[in-house]
Amino acid sequence: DTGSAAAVPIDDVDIAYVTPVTIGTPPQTLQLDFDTGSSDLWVFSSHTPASQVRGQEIYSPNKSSTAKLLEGHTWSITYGDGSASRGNVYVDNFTVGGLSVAQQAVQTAQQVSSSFTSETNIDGLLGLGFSTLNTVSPKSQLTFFDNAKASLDSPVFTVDLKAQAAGTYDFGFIDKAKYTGEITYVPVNTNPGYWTFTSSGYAVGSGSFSSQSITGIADTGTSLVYLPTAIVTAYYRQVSGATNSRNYGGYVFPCSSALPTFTFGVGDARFTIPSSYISYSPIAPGSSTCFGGLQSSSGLGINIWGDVALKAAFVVFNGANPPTIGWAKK
Ligand SMILES: Cc1c(C=O)c(-c2nnc3c4c(C[n+]5cc6c(C)n(C)c(C)c6c(Cl)n5)n(C)c(C)c4cnn23)c(C)n1C
Repeated sequence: DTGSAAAVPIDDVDIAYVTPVTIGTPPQTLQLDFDTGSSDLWVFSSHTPASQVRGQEIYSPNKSSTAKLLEGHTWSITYGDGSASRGNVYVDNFTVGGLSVAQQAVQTAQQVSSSFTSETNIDGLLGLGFSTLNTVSPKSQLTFFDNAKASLDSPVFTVDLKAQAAGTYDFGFIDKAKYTGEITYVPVNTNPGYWTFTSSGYAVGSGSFSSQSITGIADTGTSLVYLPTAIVTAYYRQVSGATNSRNYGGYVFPCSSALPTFTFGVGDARFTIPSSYISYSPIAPGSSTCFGGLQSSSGLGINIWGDVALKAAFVVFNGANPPTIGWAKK
């Protein structure tokens, strides 16, 4: 089996991407944020209080003849930006881009935090991290990928995110038309459950490449890139007027400033993030102060290669044993 579905930016700065999925019988279509940084599949639902729903599509298990309540099971999750949701659990038919799983655990929200309510074009999240991170209790559930893996032609999914254009999530195959040159595979540490790998170093603009290990997670659910402070200060030193603003919670700079590119290594391969991805967005509509797409990871306890970096590559999440992650130019 294989599957392929579009990853569509939800706004004009690629702050997040959504992918259509169908749940139940007859099929109910929702737009979910595929997130390699978590492992819960949860949706806005008929159990979500109306006061917390602002235009999102909802999943109604009572309208699906194949839905079954997972008695006594609950879930509760908090994300890196402090957003949170919790609820109960059904199993139902679940399809992504032609790839179906018969008894997928679908976590229905009974409570979502205000940032989810305000993110009107995200109907839920589909976790693509390792199932060890799943929060369902008393029995944790498998991700869509883990459920589908045995039936896939190859135990992989690939991520091709694009700037201001629809990219794809492919399951079970590697599409040679989506990348150029070779794919560089490196080991993955699955503890505690992220796609954790080690980058071989970085360069700012046309500067020399600094070979150093940068261990971090490949996270499609995070908008920006969060790296060690030393690297981030070295980058913004090249940007006139850049400051690390407590007020805005990170590095900001005049939108008119010229930004260098940022290159990161994976093994011997080098990936360059264009300046345009790092000149992320005005801090408010029409403002001449811009927020950086590269921010410090100090205080997070983890480095995060989010969408700003993933957009610059074609990435293979190889779920074989042992798992590896592959990066290619495109
Ligand atoms: C340690 C960490 C993160 C780890 O993940 C993280 C982060 N970065 N983007 C996102 C997230 C997103 C992507 N996302 C970010 C958005 C921001 C910053 N804003 C203003 C809006 C309107 C957003 C939307 Cl709609 N979508 N989503 C949907 C969720 C549930 C996220 C959770 N955390 N998150 C932050 C900001 N930090 C500090």
